Amino acid sequence: MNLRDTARPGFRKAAVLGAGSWGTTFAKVLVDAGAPENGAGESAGTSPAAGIRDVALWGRNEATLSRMARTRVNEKYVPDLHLPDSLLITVDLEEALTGADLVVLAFPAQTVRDQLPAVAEHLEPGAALLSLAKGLEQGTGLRMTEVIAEVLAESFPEADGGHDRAGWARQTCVLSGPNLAKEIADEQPTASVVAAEEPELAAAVAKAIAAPYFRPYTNEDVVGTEIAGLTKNVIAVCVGICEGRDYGDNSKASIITRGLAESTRLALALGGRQETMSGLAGIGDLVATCASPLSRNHTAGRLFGQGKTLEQVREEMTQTAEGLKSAPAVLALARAHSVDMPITEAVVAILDGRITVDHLAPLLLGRQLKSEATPE
Ligand SMILES: NC(=O)C1=CN([C@@H]2O[C@H](COP(=O)(O)OP(=O)(O)OC[C@H]3O[C@@H](n4cnc5c(N)ncnc54)[C@H](O)[C@@H]3O)[C@@H](O)[C@H]2O)C=CC1
Ligand SMILES: O=C(CO)COP(=O)(O)O
Repeated sequence: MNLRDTARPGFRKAAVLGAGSWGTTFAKVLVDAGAPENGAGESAGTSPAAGIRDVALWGRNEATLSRMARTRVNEKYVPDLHLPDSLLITVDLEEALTGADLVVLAFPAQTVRDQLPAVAEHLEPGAALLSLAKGLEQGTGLRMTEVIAEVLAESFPEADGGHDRAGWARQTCVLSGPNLAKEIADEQPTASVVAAEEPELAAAVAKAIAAPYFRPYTNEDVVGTEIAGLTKNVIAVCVGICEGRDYGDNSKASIITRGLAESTRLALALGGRQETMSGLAGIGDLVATCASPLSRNHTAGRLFGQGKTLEQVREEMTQTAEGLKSAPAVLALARAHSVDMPITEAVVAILDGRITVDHLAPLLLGRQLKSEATPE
C-alpha cells in the first residue's frame, strides 16, 4: 500500500514510556521525524503540520530523569546522544500522556504488564499504542501486543468507554527490525517495520516516525513481526556462545540459518507469514543482532561461551538482554504447538545449567540427519 493512501489522520503528540537505550533513542527519532525541516508530513502528501509536534519521554527514576532534563543526556544508556531541547523529559506519567495520541511502550518485556494499569488511567481515548519490546511474557507465553490488549481491556473496558481485547488489539502495533539503538542514536541509516492488524494504523504510524535516517515499512503480520523480534534474541545468545567458545564464522552462520528455520516454524505455526521472516523483522534483525557486538543478547551469549554462569552474566549486564528471560517462554510456546526448536532448547538447557557450553555443538550436531526442507 502506498502510504499516501492512508485515511487515518496523523498524530499530534507522542509519549515514549521507558527511558532506557531504545526508548531514549526512539524519542529522538520521533522529534526528528516531526521536524518540518526534515519534511515532516511530506511523504504523506500532506502539509508539514501533519508531523508529530510534541514528544514526551517518561522514565520512572526521578533523580535520573531530572538530570537528563537538565543535561539533555542519558548518561547510563545512551551517553553520546544529545537529546533535542524540544523533547519533554518527565517522571510525571499524566503530563507525558495528556494529549498523546501515540503512546510508545519502551519497557523491558517482563515489566510491560505491571506498567499498563497506570498508563490506562491517563490514556487519551483513541490513542494508538506502539510496542517496542522484543520479548515473550514468562508464565503466560503472550506476545507484547497480546499483553497490552489483555491488560487494557481489563483496566479500561468497553463499559468505561474503552474496548474489549480485540478492540485494543486493533489500536496496538509493534515496531521491529534491525534497530540497534546506538547506531540509530548516531543517525546511521536504518530500516524498520511497523506491524498492525489495521493497515491504516501501520501506515499512519510509519508516516509519523519516518526520519531522514529511519525508514519504516508497514506489515499486517503482527504475529510474525513479534515472533521474529523475540526469537532472534535467543538465537543471538547462541551465536554469542559460539563466539565466546572461539568458534568461527561457519558455526555462527549455521546457527543463524538454522535459527531462522526454527523461528520461522514457530511463526508459521502461530499464524505468522513466511515473508515477514524473510524481511527486516526476520532475517534483517537476526543478522544485525547476531553479528553486532553492540547487541546485549549477543554479549550475554559471549560471556556464557567464556565460561560465566547465569548469575555472573546477569551481574555483568547493565542493560536488558531479553533472550535470557524469553528463552524458556519461547520453548514452552513451541512445545505447546509441537514445534521443534533445537537451538532454543539448547540455550534453555545452558541457562538452566543442565548442560555446559561444551555440550552445545555435540548436542546440535548429534541430532538425527534430515533434509534441509523438513518442515518440522
Ligand atoms: N536497545 C536496543 O537497541 C533495542 C531494544 N529493543 C527492545 O526494547 C525493549 C527495552 O530495551 P532497552 O531500552 O534496550 O533496555 P535498557 O536495558 O536499555 O533500558 C531498560 C529501561 O527500562 C527501565 N525499567 C527496568 N525495569 C523496569 C520496570 N520494572 N518498570 C519500568 N521501567 C523499568 C529501566 O529503568 C530502563 O530505563 C526491550 O524489549 C528490547 O528488546 C528493541 C530494539 C532495539
Ligand atoms: O533488538 C535489537 C536490535 O534490533 C537490540 O538487540 P539487543 O537487545 O540484543 O541489544
